[in-house]
Amino acid sequence: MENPGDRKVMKVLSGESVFPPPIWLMRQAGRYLPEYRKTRATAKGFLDLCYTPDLAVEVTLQPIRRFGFDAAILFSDILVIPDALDRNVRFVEGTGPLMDPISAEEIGRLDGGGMHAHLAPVYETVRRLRAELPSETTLLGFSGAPWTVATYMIAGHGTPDQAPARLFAMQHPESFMTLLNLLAEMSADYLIAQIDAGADAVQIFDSWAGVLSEADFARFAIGPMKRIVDRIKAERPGVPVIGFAKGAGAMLENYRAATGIDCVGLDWTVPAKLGQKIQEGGAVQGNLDPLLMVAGGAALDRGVDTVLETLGGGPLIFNLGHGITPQADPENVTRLIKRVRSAGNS
Ligand SMILES: Cc1c2[nH]c(c1CCC(=O)O)Cc1[nH]c(c(CCC(=O)O)c1C)Cc1[nH]c(c(CCC(=O)O)c1C)Cc1[nH]c(c(C)c1CCC(=O)O)C2
Repeated sequence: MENPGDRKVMKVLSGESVFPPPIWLMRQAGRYLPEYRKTRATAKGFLDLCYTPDLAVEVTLQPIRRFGFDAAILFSDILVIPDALDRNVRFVEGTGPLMDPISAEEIGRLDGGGMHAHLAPVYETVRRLRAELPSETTLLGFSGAPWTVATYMIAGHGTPDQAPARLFAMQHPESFMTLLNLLAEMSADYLIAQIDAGADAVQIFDSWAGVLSEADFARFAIGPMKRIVDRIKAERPGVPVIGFAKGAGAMLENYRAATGIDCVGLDWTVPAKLGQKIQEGGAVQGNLDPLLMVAGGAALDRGVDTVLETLGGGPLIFNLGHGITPQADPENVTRLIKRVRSAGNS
């Protein structure tokens, strides 16, 4: 029988402390898994993988079957929103994502009206996933945060410091806010549609929050995030939201209160004391250095123990501090899960 009450990730998201903590890994479906590479090779391209429910369901389930994670994350990408806006999004092997860089004039002409039709296969994937997943496994939907998605739309590709988007925001402040507001409304619509299709909770990835000044973090990261969370809380009350503002450092202290999110994602650079302070307000998620999944061995064990000692006393969803990398060894994931799940048994 379906008993969503058994979903440990949901318990933590409601503020309960569960020990050993539930665990999943950001980017848990991906190139470090041979079965992913095999399925990926059958798709015409990466977006084709995202928009073919048979394939997207399969790659979402692969890490659940292999490792028994406590949560599955929908297989898709944050850049399906610019794709739905006709920005000519491509994923080029070895180069990362590319799209047509947007101008201030073009921002005024963007039209998100076709989004739900374009993303219907993603909603179908969510529906099938909820039906196929074990009842104790939480299903997470996700989107990118407006700032992070905008950095790709403005540069047309990934950059190390997001200089193109920061400069654009200085030179075209009104167009830039128009873009962030549009992305916030579309992201809210997109996440609500994922919730209606069966997502139990959603995560919003602000992977490039760490390059912003304090004033810009308030305007470009917190403002749009709050706008999305306000809509979810008003329109789908009770559905938890995880916010992950990578690299935001001391600005994370106020992030939960300022945005209304239920759980604060912590990257691996967040100091223990700050993490604990944030956890006084509710759930946190993180924050093992993802490179430990390449290194393995005693270094991995020590890293796991440190996260558990630091954050294991409160509401914690064990995760990495950012996505797992293609170089990771699946054996190290097995070792990680075993160590987390046997914690407290000695
Ligand atoms: C910034 C960002 C993107 N995408 C995402 C983010 C935020 C998280 C983060 O910071 O890592 C989020 C994302 N991307 C993907 C997922 C799927 C679900 C999961 O986590 O398992 C999720 C949640 C699949 C993917 N998205 C991508 C892949 C690899 C593409 C392939 O298989 O060829 C996967 C599995 C491609 C992608 N997509 C993106 C980039 C920069 C790249 C290229 C870099 C890379 O290759 O890792 C944009």
